[in-house]
Amino acid sequence: MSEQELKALRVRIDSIDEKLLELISERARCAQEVARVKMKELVEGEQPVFYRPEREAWILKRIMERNPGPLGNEEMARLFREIMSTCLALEQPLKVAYLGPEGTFSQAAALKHFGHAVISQPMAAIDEVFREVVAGAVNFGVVPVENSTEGAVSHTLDCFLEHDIVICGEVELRIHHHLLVGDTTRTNSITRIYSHAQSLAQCRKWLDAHYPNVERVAVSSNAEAARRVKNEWNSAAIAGDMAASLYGLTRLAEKIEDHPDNSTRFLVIGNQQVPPTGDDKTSIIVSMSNKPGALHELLVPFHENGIDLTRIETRPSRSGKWTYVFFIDFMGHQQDPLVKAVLEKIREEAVALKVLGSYPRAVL
Ligand SMILES: O=C(O)C(=O)C[C@]1(C(=O)O)C=C[C@@H](O)C=C1
Repeated sequence: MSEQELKALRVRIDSIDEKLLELISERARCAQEVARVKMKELVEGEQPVFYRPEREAWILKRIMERNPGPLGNEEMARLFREIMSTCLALEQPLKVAYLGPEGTFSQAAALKHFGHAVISQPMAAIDEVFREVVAGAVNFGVVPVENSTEGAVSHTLDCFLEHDIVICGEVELRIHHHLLVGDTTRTNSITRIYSHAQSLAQCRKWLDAHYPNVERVAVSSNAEAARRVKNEWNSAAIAGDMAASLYGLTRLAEKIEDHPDNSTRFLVIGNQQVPPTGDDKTSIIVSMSNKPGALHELLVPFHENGIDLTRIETRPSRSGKWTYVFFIDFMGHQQDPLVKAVLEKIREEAVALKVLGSYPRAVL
């Protein structure tokens, strides 16, 4: 390409950027107006609701449907995700708690869902994420709930039994693990590999094949594994991209997870109910009496009303009341007439029913 052509294209890019700049600023001013209207319409004692997950899901879906290319739908939606995130920060800077430390997949999930304009706050344990949300110290929390290879995160499920909290959204994150080393690591003398127990399990076959005699040490998070490697010449860590860049580590081997479609589902927890979008999920906890056929009885209303179950999990109960506890996710919103009918039927049969929330299905 000649210098002349390049110059002309750059002039065009500059002029497009100017238009983008004006349009993005106009959008941001609009968001400020939205905030003003929301404040104006408050009745006494009411708190304004700035973050509207149902509206965000609708916008992102529409962008993906109308995307003319050549950028892919996900890439385009990610750009709009960030524009909305910064617009929302003008209305209200959101505080979001996640399972820390910095660099964990939970943080990556929080930023994927809310965009980078939120204030993300690392917590030492899943239970702390719940407590911060309940106490109102943060607006939302992001907690892992299931992994496609390793199954349910039982600690998160137990927290739902203990806390009164609303599920406001879900995030799906593809989990890629890398074997990471520091500048001073002697790669031929690795005697120890650190990672979170779940990640070690997700890379079990790869480790058996490549590092059969190396000690595997489970630590509290992948980011903690990456942090330790920084100071030890004989160890490596299994962790993801965020932890690698946070601690300046190099990838000795990439994407070492045993299942290439390894992904983790996270839930967004908060204190606000989310209106329907037309493409929603609902999560409930049900306890049935300890009698034969109880699970069958519980599932029949879903089948009869043609409602798709997306997940069912059983946990031991914590009290006499919660004899058998089932965590159930299904398609639909609690305001849909069919879902209402199912919930009423279950309420009649169950020892207890707790609706954890209805929320838009993950868009990104
Ligand atoms: O539509 C609203 O209620 C807004 O506040 C605007 C906006 C946006 O930028 O489009 C910002 C934040 C909300 O979470 C949803 C949408």
